[in-house]
Amino acid sequence: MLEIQLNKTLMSAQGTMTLEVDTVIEPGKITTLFGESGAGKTSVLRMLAGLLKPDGGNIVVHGKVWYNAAQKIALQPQQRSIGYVFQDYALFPNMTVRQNLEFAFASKKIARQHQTQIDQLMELVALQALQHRKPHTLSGGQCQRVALARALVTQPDLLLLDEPLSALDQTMRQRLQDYLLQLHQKFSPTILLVSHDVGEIFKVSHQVLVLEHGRITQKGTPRQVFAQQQISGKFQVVGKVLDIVTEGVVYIVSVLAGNEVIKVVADASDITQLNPGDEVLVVSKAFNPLIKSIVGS
Ligand SMILES: Nc1ncnc2c1ncn2[C@@H]1O[C@H](COP(=O)(O)OP(=O)(O)OP(=O)(O)O)[C@@H](O)[C@H]1O
Repeated sequence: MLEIQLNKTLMSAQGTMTLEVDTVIEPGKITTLFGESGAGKTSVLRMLAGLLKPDGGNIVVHGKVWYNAAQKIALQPQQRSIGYVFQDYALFPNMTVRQNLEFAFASKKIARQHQTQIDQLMELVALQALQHRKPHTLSGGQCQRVALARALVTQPDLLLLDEPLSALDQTMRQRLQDYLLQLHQKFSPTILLVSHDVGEIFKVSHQVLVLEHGRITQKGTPRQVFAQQQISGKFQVVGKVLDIVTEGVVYIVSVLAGNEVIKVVADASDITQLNPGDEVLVVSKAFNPLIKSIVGS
């Protein structure tokens, strides 16, 4: 169990903002921090990692106090059992893929004792063929797989993922989400993920924390947080707007949901805030969906 109580005055472009977070994160689950730019998501991760000093609060991870303002306890980043993956992967450029993983251990000796674990992780994220290559010879998706494997190789108590997939194209992103789920199934790490992508959140996370202006305003499963916001429908699906075209007096919005394109008729007021690329919820109230087996047909 992760107990987090943090407060910190942050300096935003609009003046000061007080970040006040008080929550509990379930162990062995993937929890997503969701919120607008500037809400304080990265600051929460950096405080957990010991890279940003809170003004006050308490961090207890699996019973161990990492930070307690009143008792003046503040473990150094290297004393906290964490893996941290950033958007820009931050691999060591002068090291091979394998050396990048080995370097996560405190010493070469300890790395040598964990060769099986390194091999197992590289196999899981399909990196074996690339293990002697340097990062500059790899694609963005391959680099991010190395970063994920490196963050997990020491089996940290907490894995912090700050929009790790946002720089990748959609296909690569979906593949990386699958790798993340496979890694989670195998090792069950406690993960705190920052993501803006609602589809991604539905796919990978068990719990969502919505952060607004430094405060958690909602907490629940992705379905509780996104799918039941004032709309109740018989049928709901999350997708991404591909395009919006006019057809007479109405608009046709094409939405990609999984591998299917759904066309939705909308009027002018529906589309005022919609743009291609937006994550949307398609809801239908009026019809009864039919179900048909696709196995053996
Ligand atoms: N060390 C710091 N001291 C004071 N203020 C900071 C510090 N680091 C960041 N801030 C401010 O805190 C606010 C929140 O920043 P943060 O990066 O945590 O937001 P975010 O939700 O992660 O945003 P984004 O989605 O754009 O990455 C910003 O206005 C930022 O300028």
